Amino acid sequence: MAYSEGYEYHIHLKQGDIGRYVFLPGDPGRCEVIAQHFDNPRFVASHREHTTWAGELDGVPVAVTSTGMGGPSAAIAVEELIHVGADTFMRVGTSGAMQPETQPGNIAVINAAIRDEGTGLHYLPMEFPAVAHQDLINGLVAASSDMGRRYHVGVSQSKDSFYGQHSPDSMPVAGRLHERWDAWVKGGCLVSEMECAALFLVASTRRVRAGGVMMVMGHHDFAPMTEEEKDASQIGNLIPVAIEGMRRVIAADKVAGR
Ligand SMILES: O=P(O)(O)O[C@H]1O[C@H](CO)[C@@H](O)[C@H]1O
Ligand SMILES: O=c1cc[nH]c(=O)[nH]1
Repeated sequence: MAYSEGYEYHIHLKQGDIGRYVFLPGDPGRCEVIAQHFDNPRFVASHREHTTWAGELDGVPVAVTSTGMGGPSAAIAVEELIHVGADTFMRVGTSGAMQPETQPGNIAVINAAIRDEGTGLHYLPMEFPAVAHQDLINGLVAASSDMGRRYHVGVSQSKDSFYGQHSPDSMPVAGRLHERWDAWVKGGCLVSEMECAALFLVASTRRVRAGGVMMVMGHHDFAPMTEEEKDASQIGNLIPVAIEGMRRVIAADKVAGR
C-alpha cells in the first residue's frame, strides 16, 4: 500500500529511488558494505530493519535493501520494493551447513527452499514449491565458477526459529525438530537460513525474479569452526560473487532485450 506522500510504509522508499535490481541481505549493517561495490554508492533511506543504498553496476541502477531476519519482514520488504519498481532480487546471506561437503567458506547457490516457515502460507498452499528464478541461478553459478570459488547448487531450509536449529533440545517440540532436520539432511538440503522461502513465494506470486546466494558457516554436525574457517566464512568473502552474479543477470537481460 502506497501512502499519500508516495513513500512505502516500512521501507520509506518512493518511485524513482531505486532501479529494478536489488540485493537483499538480512543485516542492515551489510548494506553499506555491499554498496561499496557499486559505482556512485549513496545512502537512500533507513526505517525499522530496512536500510537502502543505491548505485550503479555497468551503468545500470542497482540497490541493496536489508530484509531483517525471517519471512515476515522479508516479505514486507519485497512487496514494497516491487511497488517502487524493483523486479529482480538476490538474497545475500549467511547460512548453517547441513551436509558434510558444505564446508565453512563454501558458497551455496539456492535453487529452492524448504517451506519450514509461516509467511509463505499467507501467499500459497504448502503444495506450491518455493523456487528460485533460473536467471538468478544461472548468473550466480557462472560467477561462482568463473571466480574459482567452491560452490554448491541446491536447497536451503528456511525456518522461523534460529534457536530451533541451534538448541533443538531446549524446545518442548525437540522430537519433531530432530525428526524433520534429519529428513531435510537425508533429502540433501545444503544449508539452513531463514528468508529464501518467503522471498521465492512472494516473487512467484508477484511475477518477479528472485534467487539467493549464501555463505556457508559452521559444520553439518555442529562442530566448532577453527579460526581459519571463521575467516573463510566472513560474509565479505561472498559479496564479490553476489556482485558478479548480478552483473551476469544484467548482461543477460541486455542481450535478451528484457
Ligand atoms: O545473514 P542473514 O542474511 O541475516 O541470514 C541469516 O542470518 C540470520 C540468523 O542469524 C537470519 O536472517 C538467517 O537467514
Ligand atoms: O546456522 C545458521 C547460520 C546463519 N543463519 C541461520 O539461520 N543459521
